[in-house]
Amino acid sequence: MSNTSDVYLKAARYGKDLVRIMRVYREADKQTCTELTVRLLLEGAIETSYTKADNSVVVATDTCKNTINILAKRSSNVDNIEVFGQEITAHMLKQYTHISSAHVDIIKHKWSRMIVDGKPHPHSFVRDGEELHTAKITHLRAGNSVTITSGLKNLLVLKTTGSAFHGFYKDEYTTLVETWDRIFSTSVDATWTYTVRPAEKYSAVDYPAIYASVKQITMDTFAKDESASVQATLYLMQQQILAKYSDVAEVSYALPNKHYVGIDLSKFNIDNTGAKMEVYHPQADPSGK
Ligand SMILES: O=c1[nH]c(=O)c2[nH]c(=O)[nH]c2[nH]1
Repeated sequence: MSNTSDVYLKAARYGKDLVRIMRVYREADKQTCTELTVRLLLEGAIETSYTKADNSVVVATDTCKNTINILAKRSSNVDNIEVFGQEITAHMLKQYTHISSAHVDIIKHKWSRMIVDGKPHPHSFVRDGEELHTAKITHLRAGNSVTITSGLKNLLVLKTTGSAFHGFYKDEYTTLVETWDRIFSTSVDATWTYTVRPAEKYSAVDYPAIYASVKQITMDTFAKDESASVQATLYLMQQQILAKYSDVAEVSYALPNKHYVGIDLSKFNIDNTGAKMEVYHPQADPSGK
């Protein structure tokens, strides 16, 4: 058994998770809204709260939640989540000098303006897709440096042709039949990290435009590529993003291969194979990854 004197605190981080906000901006002729889920975690000279039950160093997580709400009220554009996240981290570092880094994760839920009578409605919105825009902001007091990772999650796509998978490694464990034409479906989970820099230099980046462009590049490439594999298609997406945006230092994609398997109808003397494959079973699991 180890002696308690051998035990030490290696790292500590705490804060508030699942802070939910709906922010409405009212103009004379139209209103806008943004729904967010926010996590704010702090690091710094907080060890004694763990090791000595010393709460004097603890900014209550309830205070973290209040701060997010107040900053959402003060912010002129919470919809730009990469910037709003920095407003939160910058505030925490300024307000609490014993805090050395602030970590914010924001999920933006989708609300799109409704089209009513052929026109954008001034104050009604619809959830027209499950995809999420995410932002992770890591703000260090040292060097006032900020790392921002944006994300696009849960974008569900499917194509009924233009996807093959053959030439793969075969041995006595292989049963998969090569295919030159299959359904390709995936739920896109992409993240991209901006070049690290001092906080004030970040306001120059057009985050909403890059998010929209990543989504468009993802869909264009998915639709147009004669896919040899999920691996090859996602690499094409990444190359284009890195080529287009010098502010983006790194791109990561996770694409589950949501398998659709042709149903065997041969017992009924019905050909549902090869070019005649028209009825599939969407498989819940497993999925390639
Ligand atoms: O695009 C694919 N990549 C794989 O690695 C793989 N493995 C598999 O069984 N099917 C597929 N499809």
